[in-house]
Amino acid sequence: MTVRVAVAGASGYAGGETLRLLLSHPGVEIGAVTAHSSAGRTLGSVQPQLAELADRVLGKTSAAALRGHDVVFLALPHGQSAAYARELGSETLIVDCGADFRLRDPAAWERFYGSEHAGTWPYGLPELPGAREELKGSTRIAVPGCYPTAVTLALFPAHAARLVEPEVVVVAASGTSGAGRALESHLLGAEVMGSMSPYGVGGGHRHTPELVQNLSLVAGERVTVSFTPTLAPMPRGILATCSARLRPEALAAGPDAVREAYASAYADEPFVRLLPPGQWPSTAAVLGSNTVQVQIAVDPDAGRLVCVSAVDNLTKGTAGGAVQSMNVALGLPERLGLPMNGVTP
Ligand SMILES: NC(=O)C1=CN([C@@H]2O[C@H](COP(=O)(O)OP(=O)(O)OC[C@H]3O[C@@H](n4cnc5c(N)ncnc54)[C@H](OP(=O)(O)O)[C@@H]3O)[C@@H](O)[C@H]2O)C=CC1
Ligand SMILES: CC(=O)N[C@@H](CCC(=O)OP(=O)(O)O)C(=O)O
Repeated sequence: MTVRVAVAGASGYAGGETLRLLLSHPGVEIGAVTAHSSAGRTLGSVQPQLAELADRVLGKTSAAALRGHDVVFLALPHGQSAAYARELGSETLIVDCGADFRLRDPAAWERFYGSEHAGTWPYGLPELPGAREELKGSTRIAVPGCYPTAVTLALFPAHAARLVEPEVVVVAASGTSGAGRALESHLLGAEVMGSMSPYGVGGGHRHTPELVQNLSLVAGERVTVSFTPTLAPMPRGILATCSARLRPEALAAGPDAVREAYASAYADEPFVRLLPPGQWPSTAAVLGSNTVQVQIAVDPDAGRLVCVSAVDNLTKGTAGGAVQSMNVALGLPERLGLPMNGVTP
């Protein structure tokens, strides 16, 4: 089976990474590639890494250009997806890399995004309990945010097994590509390289409600999340450090019982690698791959579980998660087109 795929937002970081992965996917034929201000330019002039598509000319993103494909990936700024989704029938699988359809709670959407809620689609994190069943056969997929992918996979086994209290603290560092291509290059050079700084501090980041949603669903109770993102001087990667107080019985059971909960949650997951004890995740090790590295430690003095994860924000954190979810939705082998090995050094 070959599916014909269109990518809207092909000139951006998420769209470019989606194309890179799709070019290695044996079940895919690439149809329309569209953009906004770059329409009319060749793909090679804006995505020089995509040698196989260098001569393709970017079309203007429109429903007409996207119609007639089996699958459409939307890698557009927030708020742009709903209009295209309305115009594409349910025979087309739409995989939205943006945030528009991730949240279930309209009030949370309005508070953090400041616009009307467009709706909720099946959530493209196949590793979450029940997610594969929901994604299979679906024609709409909301790809998670990059931080929520990293943090949810670091923490959910602990909540699912009720090892920790429902109050989580997360500090995560992201490479600058997380901000999209629009980030001014002079800011990148002068203010980001050679420095690290937080943003969205104090519960203000829009991924906070997504994290609360994911962890609360798994925990079966409301989980609060104190989330502090930081910008790191590197192009790609997220390193998320998460901690929560262990419930007394989990603390008494000891670190081996905690590790067992993670080992069993991830035993059959192709893209999540629980590292051997003592080895810690690094962004370099997952660069360009769809793999998530996870490690945990029990801090007995603080009574806390510390969970660390690393993902490539553009691969598992966006485009890889999108392609993985497409595979699940279409009933294809889940690993198709998805690298498991990184490119370090
Ligand atoms: N970067 C990341 O790590 C992640 C990104 N995402 C999501 O993916 C989506 C794309 O992000 P990213 O690739 O980083 O962003 P970029 O800024 O790199 O790319 C944005 C893309 O959208 C196009 N575009 C801009 N304005 C419009 C418009 N008004 N109508 C239609 N198309 C438009 C741009 O076209 P042109 O360049 O031709 O103007 C470009 O192709 C966003 O929703 C983002 O939140 C999700 C997870 C992680
Ligand atoms: C470093 C950086 O700026 N990262 C982005 C998150 C990127 C992401 O996941 O995007 P969406 O939720 O927008 O799809 C941010 O903090 O806004």
